[in-house]
Amino acid sequence: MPTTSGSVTVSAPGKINVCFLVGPLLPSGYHRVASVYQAVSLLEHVTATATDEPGIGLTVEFTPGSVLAVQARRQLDSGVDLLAAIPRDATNLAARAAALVLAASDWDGGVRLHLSKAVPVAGGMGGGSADAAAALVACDALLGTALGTRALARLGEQLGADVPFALLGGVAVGLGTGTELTSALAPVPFHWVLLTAGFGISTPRTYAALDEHRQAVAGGPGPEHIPVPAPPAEVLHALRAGDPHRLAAVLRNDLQEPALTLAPRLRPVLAEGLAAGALAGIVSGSGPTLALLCADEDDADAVATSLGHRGLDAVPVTGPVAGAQILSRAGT
Ligand SMILES: C[C@](O)(CO)[C@H](O)COP(=O)(O)OP(=O)(O)OC[C@H]1O[C@@H](n2ccc(N)nc2=O)[C@H](O)[C@@H]1O
Ligand SMILES: Nc1ncnc2c1ncn2[C@@H]1O[C@H](COP(=O)(O)OP(=O)(O)OP(=O)(O)O)[C@@H](O)[C@H]1O
Repeated sequence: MPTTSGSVTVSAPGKINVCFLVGPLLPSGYHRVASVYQAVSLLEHVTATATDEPGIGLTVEFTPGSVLAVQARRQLDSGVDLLAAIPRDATNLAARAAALVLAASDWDGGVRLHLSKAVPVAGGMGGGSADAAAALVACDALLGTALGTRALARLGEQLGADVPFALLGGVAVGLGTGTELTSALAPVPFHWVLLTAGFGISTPRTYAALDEHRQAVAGGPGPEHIPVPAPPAEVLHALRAGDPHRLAAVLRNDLQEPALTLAPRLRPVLAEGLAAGALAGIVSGSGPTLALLCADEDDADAVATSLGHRGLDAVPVTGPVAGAQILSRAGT
């Protein structure tokens, strides 16, 4: 039975890829990858409310107090509206998610979504994917479709490569295009400092820069002929052991060099992060957010404070955290 009133609020996490290996370019334009995802404590919130009018409405804010809200206010002062970069129409990933659940329901009204965003926009942390995951779970609960985790993950795959992981959370290996997930053990929290940039990088552009580089390497195999990657066992061992020093030694992201080539101003920032006392640093996904791995919580706080004093937007986070979670229901 569809619910005709009420609302459901769901959180979903941003992610970093502690290991991201990019394999062959496929005819679809996607790449086969081996990803080790970790969900971190920077959360998106989506509230879905049933409406009598059909269709999907959408409003967006940056979560008050989040680094995203602080950056947005600063940029607004210089005439740049970060919030305007987020589509409000049917192309928003959360709206597309809601449309998929609505189509599977027998509710003939609509849904209004409110997004409260804390994950950097086009930051390489899967913020839009987290919105999509949260919207899938919220609409499923609101409309009584009871699709179940596997069916929701299949819908998520249609929306983006990172969406199934935002549903699952924790730590997981992602194969195929990143959507074939297997949870991995990481019983002890890791402490990171995120350095968020005030700009975004397009994910397809970063992949294309990697392919162009591979194409240009004389005698190299070319992007279509790169071997299919597998995640290194040492990464999974370090996660299972809860050992940040071991993990620091094996962080790897094949999209890092392309992202740093597209945004060279990140190179000195990464060096500054390391000099501030992080064990290691990596570009998150397709960038430009940088993730600095620290030895423990105290070190992460000290690194974040030190980098903050130098004018960088530094946020301590922990991971792994849970995937999409229902936080509250009202009137359902
Ligand atoms: C960089 C990562 O964030 C790492 O987790 C993901 O691979 C990208 O995930 P995403 O943004 O959810 O990706 P999608 O929205 O599905 O795809 C955006 C674009 O990224 C490229 N893409 C994405 C995933 C993949 N395995 N190969 C790709 O080449 C394609 O050009 C695609 O058109
Ligand atoms: N809900 C959404 N939030 C943010 N951007 C969205 C959303 N829906 C669609 N978009 C579009 O998608 C683009 C990428 O957004 P997103 O914040 O998900 O990037 P990302 O975190 O770098 O992605 P990924 O790490 O998954 O590659 C934005 O520039 C915007 O045009």
